[in-house]
Amino acid sequence: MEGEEVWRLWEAMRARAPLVQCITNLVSMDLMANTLLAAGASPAMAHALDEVEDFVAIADALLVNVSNLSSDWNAAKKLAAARAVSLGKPWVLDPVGCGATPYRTTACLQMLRLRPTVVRGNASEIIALAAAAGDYQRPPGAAGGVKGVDSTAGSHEALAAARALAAARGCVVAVSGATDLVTDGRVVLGVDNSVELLTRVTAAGCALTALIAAFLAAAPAAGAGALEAAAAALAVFGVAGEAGLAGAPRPGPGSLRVGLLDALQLMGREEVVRGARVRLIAAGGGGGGGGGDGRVQ
Ligand SMILES: Nc1ncnc2c1ncn2[C@@H]1O[C@H](COP(=O)(O)OP(=O)(O)OP(=O)(O)O)[C@@H](O)[C@H]1O
Ligand SMILES: Cc1ncsc1CCO
Ligand SMILES: [Mg+2]
Repeated sequence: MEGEEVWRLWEAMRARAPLVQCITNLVSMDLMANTLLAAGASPAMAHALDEVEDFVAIADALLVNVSNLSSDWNAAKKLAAARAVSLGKPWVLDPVGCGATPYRTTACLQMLRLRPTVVRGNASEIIALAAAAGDYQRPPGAAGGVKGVDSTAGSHEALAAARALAAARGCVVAVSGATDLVTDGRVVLGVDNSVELLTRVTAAGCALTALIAAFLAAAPAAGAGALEAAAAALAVFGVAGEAGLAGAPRPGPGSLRVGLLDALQLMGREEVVRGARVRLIAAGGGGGGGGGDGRVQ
């Protein structure tokens, strides 16, 4: 995917300025809402059990982050996702900390069964989710288990799990890491704009997932599918991270957080077209999904 295409999809998203309903954990709300606003979408943190279904009806896309696991929040997430599917609206699942505890893994599986358009997680989360769903068999003795909400695996280690999950569930799966990966189970794209220091900014991944939801809302009008929309969102977020770090007064997580938001607001066509690095890792021809012919680096 060329940088021009990334810019075109971002412009389409900004033109639509989609209302993105976010059901997310308390840690991520601030960065997520600010990321969506700076990038050109309208965030709304709406999770009340009695309201969520009506809110989905007015939203353009839905983000469900599992990491508030209280009973009423879990019920709200399910109602909202089911409503999004019934209304044909895109919804994105962030399986935060999947694999950390049995309760959390079950909650993620319940959401997966509600047919998300895109699942975005870190490598450990995607491996744990695909394995728990029975779509992928973890190699015996494999490391890379989740450490709370943090990954201990590299994105390339989650490629087979991501492809298997996407193929089995008919969704797109994105894995954040040194190279961000996105796959529909056949085609695999890699985005090489990752900024390692973003792993030190809490909820950077959560915010990234919400940005994918915003891009999905505008994708049909732009003639793009979920795979391209997710790749464009990953690239925009990555390029903004790079620009934010380059312009930061100090190379620390606090300045990066501010710089990321500023770049999402201020970046122009030139920076995006020149900076976006999206490459084809596997073309996906001639075989079922879930294969492992793609290589990262
Ligand atoms: N090893 C790495 N090297 C470079 N960049 C990385 C690396 N791992 C993650 N990133 C980048 O950090 C950002 C957040 O991804 P991360 O994998 O930390 O998500 P996450 O674990 O879900 O985060 P959170 O739970 O805090 O929201 C992404 O933009 C990603 O590209
Ligand atoms: C730190 C933390 N704990 C639960 S969710 C969250 C934000 C990053 O996923
Ligand atoms: Mg996460």
